[in-house]
Amino acid sequence: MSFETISVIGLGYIGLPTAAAFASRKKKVIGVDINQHAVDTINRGAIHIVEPDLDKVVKEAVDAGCLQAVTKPLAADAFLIAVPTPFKGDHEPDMVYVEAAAKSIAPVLKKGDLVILESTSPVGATEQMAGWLAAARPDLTFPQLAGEKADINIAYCPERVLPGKVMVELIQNDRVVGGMTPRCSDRASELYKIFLKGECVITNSRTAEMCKLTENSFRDVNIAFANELSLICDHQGINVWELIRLANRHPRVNILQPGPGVGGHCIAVDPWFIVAQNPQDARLIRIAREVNDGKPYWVLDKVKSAVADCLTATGKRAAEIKIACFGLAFKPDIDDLRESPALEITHMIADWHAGTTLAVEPNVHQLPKILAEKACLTDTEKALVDADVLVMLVDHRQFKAISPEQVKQQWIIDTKGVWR
Ligand SMILES: NC(=O)C1=CN([C@@H]2O[C@H](COP(=O)(O)OP(=O)(O)OC[C@H]3O[C@@H](n4cnc5c(N)ncnc54)[C@H](O)[C@@H]3O)[C@@H](O)[C@H]2O)C=CC1
Ligand SMILES: CC(=O)N[C@@H]1[C@@H](OP(=O)(O)OP(=O)(O)OC[C@H]2O[C@@H](n3ccc(=O)[nH]c3=O)[C@H](O)[C@@H]2O)O[C@H](C(=O)O)[C@@H](O)[C@@H]1O
Repeated sequence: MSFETISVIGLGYIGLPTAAAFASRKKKVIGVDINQHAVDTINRGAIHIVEPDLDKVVKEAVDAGCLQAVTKPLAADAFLIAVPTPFKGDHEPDMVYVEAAAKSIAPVLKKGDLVILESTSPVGATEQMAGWLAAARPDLTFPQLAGEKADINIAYCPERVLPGKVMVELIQNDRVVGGMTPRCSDRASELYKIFLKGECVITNSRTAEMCKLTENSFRDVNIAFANELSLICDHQGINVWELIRLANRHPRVNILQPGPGVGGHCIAVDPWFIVAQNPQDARLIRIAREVNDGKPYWVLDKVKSAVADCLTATGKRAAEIKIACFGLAFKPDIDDLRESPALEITHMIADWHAGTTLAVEPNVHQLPKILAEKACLTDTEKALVDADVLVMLVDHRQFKAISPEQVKQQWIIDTKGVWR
């Protein structure tokens, strides 16, 4: 049975590009979001998030009448759920958005529909979602009991696109397709092949859920290794950037780059889903999270030591010292400040420092609220002239372009090796 109408629940960084991709293939797409501003923006053919090339695809889709946004689900042949899955409490997965989204589509489900969960979720979440749907619609059969004969097919298909490259990777990446039954997998693959050029790799829903968590945990553990090296090298007077460059000359060594911590709401979040379900066994994954979450405090201590040295050497009072923090975004060359360690460090410095804290962030034009009263947004040139202490936090390309001659300060904490 073909998919004439496709509904995407959650029109954020993942849902909106996905909706646009189906609409660009002339499918009728109903985007659903509880955020009225997002819905209104999209229906004007505009976008409310930053992602290269997305604006063009959304405008064309809306102008062609292939994409409409609403706040409440309407009937469709397939439903893709891409709502947030943060953690709560002591790093427990928070499925409240997924539950609300599932219960919102239940009334409009009909025999033959396909439901796909895309949100990064703990193992077993798809079965849990199927339970919510079955409880809401006892008149329909679901794969957990009816198997291949179920009225409704359900699959888990995680998203692995890289922010900033979404419109390319959404089409090119291979897709893990985890059906609750083989028939569910087949139907989900058929849906994605409407736009997918990568391969659909079939598995079951639990393996697909774990695959997403595994991908991001692998990256987090490897970043933690690099961050731990940076602490060790600082203690032993070794240039960690040179060390990693040399070690990576080995044909089978690929050490990632140290940083001020790990940001974004995925790499810093998803490994905790594995730890929460496997507290005894997931020791390395947990310790890696602790290493990465501890890095901002190590950076703050370095800044405090540098300021103490600066006070002694210059005879200035603390209130006269200017600290310049370079970068607020969670990774280079983007404007996303979500869960950014650079923002966290700048905030901690501004809270602690008696003098002026300058923030340099080429991708934002005003400071986020938590910094607005505590720091001053300035540009690179002014910061290099005015500051006594420099803190390099994000290796934006603008900062890599700073020539060594422009950096006159004696007190530099460089967490990204830009001024290595
Ligand atoms: N942002 C990324 O690069 C990636 C995100 N993911 C995962 O995709 C999922 C979504 O992430 P993002 O798109 O970044 O989140 P987001 O926060 O950008 O977008 C989620 C959207 O869902 C809406 N929403 C929440 N509850 C809803 C409901 N009941 N009905 C309709 N809409 C609802 C929100 O208003 C928001 O617009 C998460 O599980 C995330 O871990 C996976 C890979 C990459
Ligand atoms: C395994 C993997 O690479 N996952 C990707 C990741 O995207 P995200 O933008 O969060 O990625 P990232 O480049 O790993 O950055 C995460 C954080 O880690 C830091 N980071 C990254 C690499 C490195 O060598 N050192 C380092 O400190 C970054 O500065 C950033 O603060 O998480 C995405 C997600 O799940 O949202 C996922 O779709 C992407 O494919």
